[in-house]
Amino acid sequence: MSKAPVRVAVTGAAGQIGYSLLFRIASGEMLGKDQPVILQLLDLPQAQKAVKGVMMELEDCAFPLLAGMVATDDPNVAFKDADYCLLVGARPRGPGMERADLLTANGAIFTVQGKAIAENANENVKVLVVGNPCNTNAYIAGAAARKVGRTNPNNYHGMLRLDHNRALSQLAAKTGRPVSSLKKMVVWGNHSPTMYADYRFCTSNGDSVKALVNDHAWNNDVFLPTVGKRGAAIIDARGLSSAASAANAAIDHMHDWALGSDDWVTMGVPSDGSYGIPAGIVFGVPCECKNGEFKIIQGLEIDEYSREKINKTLGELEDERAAVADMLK
Ligand SMILES: NC(=O)c1ccc[n+]([C@@H]2O[C@H](COP(=O)([O-])OP(=O)(O)OC[C@H]3O[C@@H](n4cnc5c(N)ncnc54)[C@H](O)[C@@H]3O)[C@@H](O)[C@H]2O)c1
Ligand SMILES: O=C(O)C[C@H](O)C(=O)O
Repeated sequence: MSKAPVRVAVTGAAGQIGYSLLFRIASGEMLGKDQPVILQLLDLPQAQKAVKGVMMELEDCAFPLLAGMVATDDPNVAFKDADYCLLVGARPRGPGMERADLLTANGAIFTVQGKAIAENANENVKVLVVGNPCNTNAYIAGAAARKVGRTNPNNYHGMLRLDHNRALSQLAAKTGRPVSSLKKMVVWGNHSPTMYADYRFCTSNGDSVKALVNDHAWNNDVFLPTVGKRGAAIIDARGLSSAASAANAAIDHMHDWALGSDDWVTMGVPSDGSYGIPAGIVFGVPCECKNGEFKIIQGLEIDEYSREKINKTLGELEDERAAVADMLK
């Protein structure tokens, strides 16, 4: 007996991340090789022809799991009965910009879309905000949804998984250990250069990664800035912001949330008040996923160095929250 299709809404379907994302969703990489999907694609009116082109290519792949497609510029149509929403549609930054510079332009997108999701999607919808600045945009979408009710405000996430994956690859290179051996990594806070990639709990085949590295100067002066500024480094190298690696991270986030994680994963979730993070702030924290639910790993020791790093990225998110307060009235 094959499974009934689930509805996956993707915004920014005509964009570069969308182009790296949609084919992998349709092939089963996000929700499993036994889960049929219906893609509900949202983009701006002027991008609808380009969306149709992407749909033509999706058709031409003859994906067995692709049970249907909808293209629209209407959020109410895009999010109708959606089980999963990937909110990618937003302006990317260019060289010399910080992600927070996008807040005014992109923030307004997420009040509209958070409301539309809450009014139209499945009550158990899982929402991942990729559009930057993704933490505060997820906060905006969740706040708009909370006004409507129906959906779970804790299910409006910001994507920190690209940072998590970047940290793992940097540690694999430093230690010479396979990236698959690295467990218990976390990137705390904001998807910005203030993020705190915390390797204190990370292990490789039972060995402490911190002990394998044994170099706090490398951690502070190389590892943290390399991970924190990787987005800008890619823009400098490509002339465009990351796309395939971002799509991969979105696949990872939703896959693990839907099907379970076998390790800690970093998710940008509304804080439950733990670790001194004010409730509601969308903050990168270590999570485990099981049976379609995520759970914040509790009780981790936060030493003085880590508290300073966490406070810095928290302060930035509190400033961003204050900057959008009028948007949420
Ligand atoms: N969180 C992360 O780790 C991460 C990683 C990479 C990129 N990003 C962000 O993802 C976003 C998209 O990046 P991209 O490279 O795909 O950009 P892009 O410019 O290639 O594509 C953006 C797409 O979104 C569409 N769009 C704009 N406003 C929309 C709206 N209101 N509704 C629906 N669609 C809309 C555009 O028409 C375009 O097709 C950017 O904000 C970028 O900064 C985040
Ligand atoms: O850096 C950017 O603007 C794109 C994205 O957030 C990234 O981290 O690659």
